[in-house]
Amino acid sequence: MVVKAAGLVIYRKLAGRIEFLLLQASYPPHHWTPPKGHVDPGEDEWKAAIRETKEETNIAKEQLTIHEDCHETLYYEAKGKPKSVKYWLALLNNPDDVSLSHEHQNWKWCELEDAIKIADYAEMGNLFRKFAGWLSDHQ
Ligand SMILES: Nc1ncnc2c1ncn2[C@H]1C[C@H](O)[C@@H](COP(=O)(O)OP(=O)(O)OP(=O)(O)O)O1
Ligand SMILES: [Mg+2]
Repeated sequence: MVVKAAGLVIYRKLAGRIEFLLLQASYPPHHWTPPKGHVDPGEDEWKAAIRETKEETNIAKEQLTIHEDCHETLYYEAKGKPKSVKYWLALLNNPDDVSLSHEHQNWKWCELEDAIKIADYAEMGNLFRKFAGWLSDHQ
């Protein structure tokens, strides 16, 4: 059985530059990912992505423009089990402050190449490239 999770790749536009939000896990391996988490029973991935974003960053749906047409699912093994994570791309309308839950110890706004480096996992890097490409096609 695949463990399902979902999240939002949040970006902001500052002085014409696009920056993606990454959060650092407060537990090993202290990896960096966009806000995301497990889909609860009775919930779909869309709802889980929005709920987890609120829980992990305190950013609510109303502060975002979620690009419903821009999404991608990653598949990898986590704690010995196959996991899927569906991400949608979302603009933070105003670059408001982020406030973290106990699950994360740090956050960072990163331009594309920095985001790819910090996220580390190859498939996550490809996802950032795809989403950045989508953005340049939709400006
Ligand atoms: N894209 C990825 N590809 C491969 N491994 C990854 C990827 N992202 C994270 N991992 C690794 C890091 C951890 O060892 C493990 C679980 O991390 P992650 O999927 O972020 O779940 P999590 O349990 O830390 O948080 P969450 O509850 O938000 O899903 O998988
Ligand atoms: Mg999480």
